[in-house]
Parts: sequence; structure tokens; C-alpha cells
Amino acid sequence: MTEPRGPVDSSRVPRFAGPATFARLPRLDEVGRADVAVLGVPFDSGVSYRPGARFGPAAVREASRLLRPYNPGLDVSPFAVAQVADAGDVACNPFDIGEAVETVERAAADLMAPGTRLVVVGGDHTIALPLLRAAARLHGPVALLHFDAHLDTWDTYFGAEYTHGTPFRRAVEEGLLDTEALSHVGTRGPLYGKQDLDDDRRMGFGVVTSADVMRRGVDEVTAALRDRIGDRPLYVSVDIDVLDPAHAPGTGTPEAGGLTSRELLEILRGLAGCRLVGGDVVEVAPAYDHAEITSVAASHVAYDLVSLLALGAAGDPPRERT
Ligand SMILES: N=C(N)NCCCC(=O)O
Ligand SMILES: [Zn+2]
Ligand SMILES: [Zn+2]
Repeated sequence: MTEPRGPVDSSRVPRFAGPATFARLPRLDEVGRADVAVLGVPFDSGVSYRPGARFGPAAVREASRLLRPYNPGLDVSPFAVAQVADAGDVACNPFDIGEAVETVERAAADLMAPGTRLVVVGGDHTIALPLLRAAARLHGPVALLHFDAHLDTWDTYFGAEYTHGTPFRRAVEEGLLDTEALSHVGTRGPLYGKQDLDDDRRMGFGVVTSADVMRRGVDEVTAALRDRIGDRPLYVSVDIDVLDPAHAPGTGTPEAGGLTSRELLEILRGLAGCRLVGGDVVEVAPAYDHAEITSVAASHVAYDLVSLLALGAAGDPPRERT
């Protein structure tokens, strides 16, 4: 097995020089095959309020220039123990949500077919549905850890089924999720009615609110989430608006009273050893950002997801390479 090809060496080429791939990693076409790939989905036609998450992948790649090769939080050098690469962006139709959803599903399934695990950078939350379809196709119904201010289990907006407020209701309806192991984390803010919570509970979701994280603390919350996940295949979806607007101003539907980036990253790191099969970080809208606060936070979320997947890939038995 050849050594993984890592990022551009920042002691030789300043990190602010050259084109931005995620963490200055090689492109997938430069390495042929990857254990873990970072994929952009510049799509935001499913938003209900501020647009602009279509520029999320480019902003997160720019902000990721400062990521370094060793992750002390997880004690792993993700780019050394696994081949990690940047798979570029999915070119999806901004004028037809249904077509875009199909395009994302196909692109994700094609990339995952040789055993590559994906960390997807959005884009609005609509894209979690096709990503879950692709994950469930390979692994069967998956456990879901959903970090978000919002439930995203609403039914329709203006009659539209595929929007950023509805992916997880569609995913439950389509049988993509293991309904014994679904959790929202960081939920807060006004709802349309109490019914929203009743519907959500009926679909199988448990809710750890933003206030719960503050009152119970990161360690207790993480232990409870891990109990619920068990050894099921796990998908992690991170809507960056789970963070307080102080930590993530650059997003489309901000809500006061959110998690700190420290809390979010520590909960993610507490997932080491879980059977993570993929994840996403969505809803970064750079036009509302300041000093890259939001895109830096999102780049660290993606880095921790990549690190968790790299740890998993390093533990996998060697695969046939084709
Ligand atoms: N940011 C996401 N994914 N969803 C927010 C939907 C909230 C709403 O429009 O009422
Ligand atoms: Zn949200
Ligand atoms: Zn969301």
C-alpha cells in the first residue's frame, strides 16, 4: 500500500498561496482513490429565508487553509492514516430542486461506491436528503445525529416537498433512517406550533436542546447520544446554525441562544469509536459572515468529521484496490 498523499507543505508554500482545496489536500483526480473525500455542494435553492449557502463550499475551502495535519482533539493525523482528497463540487441545477436532489444522490453514490466515505460541505440543508439516500443504499437505515437550531422535519413550504426545512421528514418517510437512533442536538427558537414537536417525536427523534447542552454539559450529553447510537452505522449532519449567531453569523436562518463552537467540536470528538459512515456541514452563507467566523468554524467541523472517518478507515481491514 502506498503512503497517502497529504496536503501542500505549509513550510515550503505559504498557506495563503495557490488554489484552495479543502485543507490544501490533493484533488481526488490527482490521487485516483480516497478513503475519505470532501465534496462541495454549492446549492441553496431550498432556503426559506436568507440565500447564499451556494457560496459555502468555496468559503469553507478558503477558511480551511489554516488547518494543520495533526488533530490533538482526536490524537490522529488524519491525512497520514488515510488518503483524504478534495472531490470538488457537484454541479447541480439551481433552477430545479428535484433535479438537483437527484444529481447530488447520484454524485454521492458514485463517489461512495469504491468505499470512499464523504464529508459534504453545503449548500443548504436540502442536500442531506440525497446524501442520506446514498448512505442508506450502502449501509441500510442509518442512525442520525442532527446538529441544528431547527428540527427540519417540517412537511412542506409553499407546497414544496424538498426544502431545507424538510429533509429529515422525507428521510423518515423513505425509510432511510433507523428510527430507534435519531437525535437532534442544539434545538431552540420559536416553532410554528407545539404540533411540530409532537410530529417530530412521532417520527422517532429525541431532542437535546441547546439549553440541555448548557445545563447537563458536554460529557453527559455525549454519553447519552452514544448510548442511543450504539454500534449502528451513523450519519452526522451539522447545520452550522446550531452555533450561536456569535459563533456563526454567516447563515440563512439564525436563532439566538446557540451552542459555542467549543461545545460542538467537543461533542463531535466524543464520537470517536462510533461507526461513522458519513457527514455534512451545511448552511454556511458567507455574505452574512464577518472575518470568516462561520467558515472557520465550519472548516473545523469538517476537519473533525474527516478525522473521525480517517480513524475509522485506519481501523478497517485493508480493501482490494481496483
Ligand atoms: N436552516 C434550516 N435548515 N432550516 C430552517 C428552516 C426554518 C424555517 O424556515 O422556518
Ligand atoms: Zn438550521
Ligand atoms: Zn437545518
